[in-house]
Amino acid sequence: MIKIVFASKNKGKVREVRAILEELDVNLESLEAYPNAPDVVEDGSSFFENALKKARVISEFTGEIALADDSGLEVDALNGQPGIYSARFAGEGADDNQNNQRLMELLNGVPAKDRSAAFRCVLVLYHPDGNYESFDGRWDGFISETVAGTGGFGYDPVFLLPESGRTVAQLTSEEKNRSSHRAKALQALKDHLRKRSYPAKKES
Ligand SMILES: O=c1nc[nH]c2c1ncn2[C@H]1C[C@H](O)[C@@H](COP(=O)(O)OP(=O)(O)OP(=O)(O)O)O1
Ligand SMILES: [Mg+2]
Repeated sequence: MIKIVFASKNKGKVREVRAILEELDVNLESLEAYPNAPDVVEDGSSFFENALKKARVISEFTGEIALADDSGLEVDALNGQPGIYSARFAGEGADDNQNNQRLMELLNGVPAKDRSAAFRCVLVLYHPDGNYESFDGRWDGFISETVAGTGGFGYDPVFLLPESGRTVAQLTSEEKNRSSHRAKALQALKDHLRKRSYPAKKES
């Protein structure tokens, strides 16, 4: 069984990544096991750069393999914003609700057909020897005209799936974890781990 530290402070991500990786022979530790882990400043210019930095800093701190997720929402009518700034769209320390409100305000008056958007997720798996791999996924949809649903986290209550007419926050966690940007990136990670078939180390 390999041990991987998930370098994220987002409880929603932790829940989803645990659920999706459950079937693998992986011991996924969260940062809660490392209360003194440093805060990572996300100053990269892409999802990849930020994910790489989070994974590298936590792998170097713990001496373990680390996995990081940098993700966000790209809205076409806003030229791809908020993108890498998704978590702080309504300002540093903004909560999900404030970010969603800011988005609804900026898109006020934009008709449904022009509200297309995509969730993006980039994962980096960083090894203590300095090697790393990255995986990504995207999920296309629209920004709804009203906030709806209570599931998930982040922008889920405003991300509308045209095929079902529901927001992601109106899906069950199983439904979200079958189709999301994070699920797709994690599927690529799973394929990689299986191919690489880490030796099943016998240890206590
Ligand atoms: O499935 C999702 N459903 C809804 N919203 C989502 C999703 N995935 C990412 N998002 C949003 C949340 C946050 O506004 C930003 C991620 O920011 P990002 O810096 O990657 O994560 P974070 O700061 O919450 O946790 P951490 O950096 O410790 O992993 O995109
Ligand atoms: Mg972050």
